[in-house]
Amino acid sequence: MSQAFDPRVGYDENGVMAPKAYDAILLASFGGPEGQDDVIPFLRNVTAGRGIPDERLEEVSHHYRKNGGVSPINAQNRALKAALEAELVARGIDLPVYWGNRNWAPYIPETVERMYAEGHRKVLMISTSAYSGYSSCRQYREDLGEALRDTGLEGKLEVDKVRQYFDTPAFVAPFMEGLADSLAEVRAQLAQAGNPDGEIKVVFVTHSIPTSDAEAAGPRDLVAKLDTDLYTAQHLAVADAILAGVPAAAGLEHTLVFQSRSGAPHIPWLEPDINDALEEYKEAGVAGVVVVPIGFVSDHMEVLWDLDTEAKDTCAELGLAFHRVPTPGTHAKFVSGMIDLVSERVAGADGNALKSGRDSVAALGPWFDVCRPNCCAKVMRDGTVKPTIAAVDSEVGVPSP
Ligand SMILES: CC1=C(CCC(=O)O)c2cc3nc(cc4[nH]c(cc5[nH]c(cc1n2)c(C)c5CCC(=O)O)c(CCC(=O)O)c4C)C(CCC(=O)O)=C3C
Ligand SMILES: [Fe+2]
Repeated sequence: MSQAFDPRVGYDENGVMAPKAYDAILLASFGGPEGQDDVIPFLRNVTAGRGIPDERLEEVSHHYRKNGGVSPINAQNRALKAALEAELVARGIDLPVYWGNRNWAPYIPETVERMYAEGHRKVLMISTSAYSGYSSCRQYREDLGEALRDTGLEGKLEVDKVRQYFDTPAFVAPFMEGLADSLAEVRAQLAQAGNPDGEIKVVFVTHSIPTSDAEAAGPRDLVAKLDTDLYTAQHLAVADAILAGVPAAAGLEHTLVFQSRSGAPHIPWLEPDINDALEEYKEAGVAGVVVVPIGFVSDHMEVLWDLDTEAKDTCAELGLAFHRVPTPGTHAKFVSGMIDLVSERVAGADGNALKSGRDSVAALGPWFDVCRPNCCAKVMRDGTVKPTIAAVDSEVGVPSP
């Protein structure tokens, strides 16, 4: 492919951005509470601007409350940051990693201020979210856009973002290993129960989102070619890629279901919920399930509560064997692949990217670096669309990958 970077915008006709001399990496994540006193302030941050009363927030806080008010997400991100730093050192890439969250300390605005104060001017962001969509992609870009505006750093600190990485071997490979292990585990459980040939179903699960968000995800010309919404299509592509790498799963039935629905009951979200689906599988004669949490890069509260607690309990009640595949976390292949994404973008001494090629093992990939105007946009209550990080909403249209 010819690398014709339009000098007006700095990216080519495929939405691939020209390599740049980035001087720091920003690991951007959701953030979570670290004690009982943090829980309500954290939930106020997540639901900011929607005026949800504290009593209602208390109702959705039970999973945090039961875990001492602590979400595992911050510890996971500290570990990921350390692993990314070690991988950079091992590859001789001299870039510091900063960490900033959307909803809890260290917050993104204070992190970008610190990066600027410490002399950084060109930042490459990795978010802990692999797919396209408002919550998983655009909201990160908006929060960076607002942070730069609010700190007065707009035009002074450049922040770009690595491409969404659902399709990469980095994201998919850890799930392949986990699926093979969990299948063996469920087989052993069934053998123990005297049902060694019982039917096993592979249950891929992701975060449900409002159907309106799912329908708004991605560029219109690409979405028009799909037979589902883009969010669902990307997850189905990941499921197929994982299955293709696990011979032991050949011939097993598989499915994509959803978890962690929230919000008002009258607003439609993607379905079926995992717990409803499990009941149906039981009725259809399934003996055990392997749950593959492809919606998350690490063990968030949603994984520990909605899957390891609720879905596991549902299986116990129904008499279904259950095992949950690990999330990528700090798996060596995941960490190394995140630095591959950085290496695709960072200019070396010769001006070329440190790594050529864009690894991709799932349909719909590789994703683009630069989003089309209003990609995954959500119109706010006041009728406006929020700003996103500089140079990311393109001025000229780029075609689908
Ligand atoms: C797609 C998606 C991801 C994956 C992409 C990504 O990783 O970014 C994600 C991640 C996460 N969501 C998280 C927590 C919450 N999400 C909420 C609410 C919502 N999520 C939504 C979607 C997603 N969410 C949506 C459409 C809503 C409702 C509207 C809204 O409120 O925007 C609420 C509000 C209370 C409630 O309604 O339950 C909470 C507390 C945590 C932290 C977990 C921890 O602490 O370990 C993480 C990683
Ligand atoms: Fe969420």
